[in-house]
Amino acid sequence: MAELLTDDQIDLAIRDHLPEWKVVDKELVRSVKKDTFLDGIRLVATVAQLAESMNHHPDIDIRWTTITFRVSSHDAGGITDDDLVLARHIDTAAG
Ligand SMILES: C[C@H](O)[C@H](O)[C@H]1CNC2=NC(N)=NC(=O)C2=N1
Repeated sequence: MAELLTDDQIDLAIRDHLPEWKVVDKELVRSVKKDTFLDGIRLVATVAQLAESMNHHPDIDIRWTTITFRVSSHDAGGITDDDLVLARHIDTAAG
């Protein structure tokens, strides 16, 4: 199981690599606004494939054209490197 990151490590990672994300209740959170509902669903499908390949899965909230991703390491009870990697993949998929 990946090690929990410190608040400073997380803040630096967000500052340097994940500016679209914020920390809420020990989770990385980002919302993505797409042009259409189906564009959002396609994004969810792409992220689902990535998550399955990593065996590391985000919580996903779908509200019309806004998709919100919440990423944390449930087994570790907080944010680990696995979450930073998944967040970067989500950013790439989101365009
Ligand atoms: C058994 C399975 O490998 C684990 O439950 C995986 C599945 N996907 C996961 N996803 C996330 N975000 N955190 C986990 O701890 C986790 N654990």
